[in-house]
Amino acid sequence: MLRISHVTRRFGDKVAVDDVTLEIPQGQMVGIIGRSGAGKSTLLRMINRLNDVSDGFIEYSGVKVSQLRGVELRAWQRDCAMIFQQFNLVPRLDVITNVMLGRLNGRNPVMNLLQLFTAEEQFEALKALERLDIAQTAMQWAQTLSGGQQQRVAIARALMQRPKMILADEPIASLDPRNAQIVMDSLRDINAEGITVITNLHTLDTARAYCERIVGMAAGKVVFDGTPDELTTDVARAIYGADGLKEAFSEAMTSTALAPVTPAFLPRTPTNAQQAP
Ligand SMILES: Nc1ncnc2c1ncn2[C@@H]1O[C@H](COP(=O)(O)OP(=O)(O)OP(=O)(O)O)[C@@H](O)[C@H]1O
Repeated sequence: MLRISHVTRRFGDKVAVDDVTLEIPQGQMVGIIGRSGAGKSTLLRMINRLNDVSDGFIEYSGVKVSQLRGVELRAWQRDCAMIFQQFNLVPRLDVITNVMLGRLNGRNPVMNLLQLFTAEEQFEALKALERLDIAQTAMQWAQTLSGGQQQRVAIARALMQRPKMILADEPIASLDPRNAQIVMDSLRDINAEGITVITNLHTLDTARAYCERIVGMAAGKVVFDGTPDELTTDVARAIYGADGLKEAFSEAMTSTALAPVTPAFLPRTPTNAQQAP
């Protein structure tokens, strides 16, 4: 269970996240939606500790992760892998090395310096690439791949961390619909294995199609927390505002209007999570 308790984050006078409280059971797939500047990225970054909280705390399985330091903090950052809109790969490194970099945090620093990876690590990286259907790109420089392929490499790198949770910050915002769908399908499949996925999404349709729980943010606050069915037009208006609502829907009609390849969303309890495709 991830507990976010009365968390606030200020940047100077600006309150980016304002007294947010959420409890996210292990294995949930959660979409966070809201207008630009609503505080979605800051919330994810505080979970992973790329940003610290100003007030409140974040707890995972009883451990206050918002207060961790040193080795324990690095272990937590390994447990909650993060993927970004811009993929954040090393462009002039081959794909398989990029994936193996996911294992760096927690390895012998000397091995890191020499960039030596064990046979087991190489095998695991290849398996992760195979799983994302891009093993054939293993020896290419990352920068030669399409955006969709690069995001899949980033997901493979995240899997190398053997995470308990994947935090995805607008993972499909730079992708065409086909690649966006492949990436969202991959996240959904990973989630079906019991890994919590929390993803920021710009558009309603994608959140509705893939997430069993949707959290709506506006001006740093959680203004909605419910199922796709509960996300009515009135609620969407509260999240996006009247102007933003139009934008949210029109965007959904263009770049990221998606439907999952396999039947939409399956409500996940610990039991059916294991049965999900
Ligand atoms: N490092 C920072 N320094 C100052 N202000 C920041 C910083 N990071 C975020 N903010 C501000 O906090 C608010 C929330 O930003 P955040 O990036 O979390 O929103 P968002 O919902 O993720 O938006 P987007 O969808 O555009 O990424 C914004 O007003 C932003 O300008």
